[in-house]
Amino acid sequence: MSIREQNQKQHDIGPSIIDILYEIILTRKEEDIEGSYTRYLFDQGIDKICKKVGEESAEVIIASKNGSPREISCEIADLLYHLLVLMAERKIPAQEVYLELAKRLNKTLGI
Ligand SMILES: N=c1c2ncn([C@@H]3O[C@H](COP(=O)(O)OP(=O)(O)OP(=O)(O)O)[C@@H](O)[C@H]3O)c2ncn1[C@@H]1O[C@H](COP(=O)(O)O)[C@@H](O)[C@H]1O
Repeated sequence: MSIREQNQKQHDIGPSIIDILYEIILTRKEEDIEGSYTRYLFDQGIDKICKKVGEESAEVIIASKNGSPREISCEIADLLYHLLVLMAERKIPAQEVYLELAKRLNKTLGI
């Protein structure tokens, strides 16, 4: 099955999962929830969050060269999560990133 067909099949758990996860991350920023890893990252601050983004990026690269598709997907999920924590820490609305992607897409489509 092609990646496009797999995406179509799994449409129910599509990009909206990013919005849901981002909402949870924003909630963690406001509330002190015991045992929350997200909260731990916010408490540690921007340097720690940037370090995690760097580490997770490196893990995506390593998995991409040697790992199975499943391992690569897991590392990408880790990276996306940490990028969302970074966005929340720097107060970047998800819409701003979507808008930037849409602008670029529009250029490609000639809109
Ligand atoms: N998607 C994630 C997610 N992806 C990765 N991680 C955590 O990221 C960490 C990365 O693992 P590492 O081994 O690199 O780091 P570590 O050694 O555990 O920690 P460090 O000391 O290096 O910071 C793991 O502890 C993972 O649990 C995540 N933690 C939380 N989420 C989501 O965030 C939601 C809120 O989570 P909590 O804040 O924990 O309630 C959860 O429901 C999940 O949906």
